[in-house]
Amino acid sequence: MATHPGGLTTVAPAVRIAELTRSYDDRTILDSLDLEIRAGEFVALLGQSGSGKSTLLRALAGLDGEVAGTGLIDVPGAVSVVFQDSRLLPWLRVHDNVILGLTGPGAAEQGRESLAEVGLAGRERAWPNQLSGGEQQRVALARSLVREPELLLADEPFGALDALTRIRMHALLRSLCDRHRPAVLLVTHDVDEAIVLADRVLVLDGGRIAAEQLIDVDTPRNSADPRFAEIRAHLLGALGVTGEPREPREPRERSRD
Ligand SMILES: Nc1ncnc2c1ncn2[C@@H]1O[C@H](COP(=O)(O)OP(=O)(O)OP(=O)(O)O)[C@@H](O)[C@H]1O
Repeated sequence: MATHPGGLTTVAPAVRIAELTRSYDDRTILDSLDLEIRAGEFVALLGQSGSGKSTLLRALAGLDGEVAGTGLIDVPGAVSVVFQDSRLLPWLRVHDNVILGLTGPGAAEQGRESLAEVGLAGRERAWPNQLSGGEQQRVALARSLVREPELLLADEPFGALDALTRIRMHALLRSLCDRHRPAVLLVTHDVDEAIVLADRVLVLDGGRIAAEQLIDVDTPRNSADPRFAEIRAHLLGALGVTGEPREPREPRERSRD
């Protein structure tokens, strides 16, 4: 057991990254980065464009075999990934996309249950191109969670959706995560999305976790809540956008409220 900076008691982390470095050509993108995510914890990752968010996510997903780098990545369990586009196979029906690669006699039923969980009961035999963008992302979530991953990685999963669909998807993702309890790392550009969904928000800058914010806003989270607005201003400041100016700091120092 260990004590989290915010005072939470933690069990062994589901994810441990230590001194992770990744470079493209001579450019260092991730620079001796350290990060732990607890089992069942929902972490959102913000950072300016090009700061290396997707590079970190790909490293965790084991999808960066060609990239030069060093460091430790310890994820003991299964990992699932959801991207901005659903990446469904167009020649497979929705249900077959969900259970692709699953074995065992219960797979078909698990696939049906998983589709029902994301609100798509009855659409099992549809083809991906017969679904809306939001429905396709629901299938992608079903496909990820049917595997009961220890770690769910999500790279801008709602980035291509309209504002109303995004709000519905936020509620769906949060309820799915409350039920399945994977550790989550959500990459997003949307500060409000991060505050609505996450237990903790990180800001990636200079190749490291430059700021860390526990989200102590009452649920259901409302952007009109003064604490919500305070955290938003702090995160925007950490991103160098507006609000609080970024304070000069040593690269390894983290801001903690
Ligand atoms: N395959 C590659 N070859 C060379 N450089 C790359 C490659 N992939 C990414 N980069 C560079 O690494 C840096 C980090 O990219 P990455 O996609 O991780 O950033 P990001 O924070 O996810 O950006 P965005 O928010 O714009 O999606 C960028 O400068 C990018 O140009």
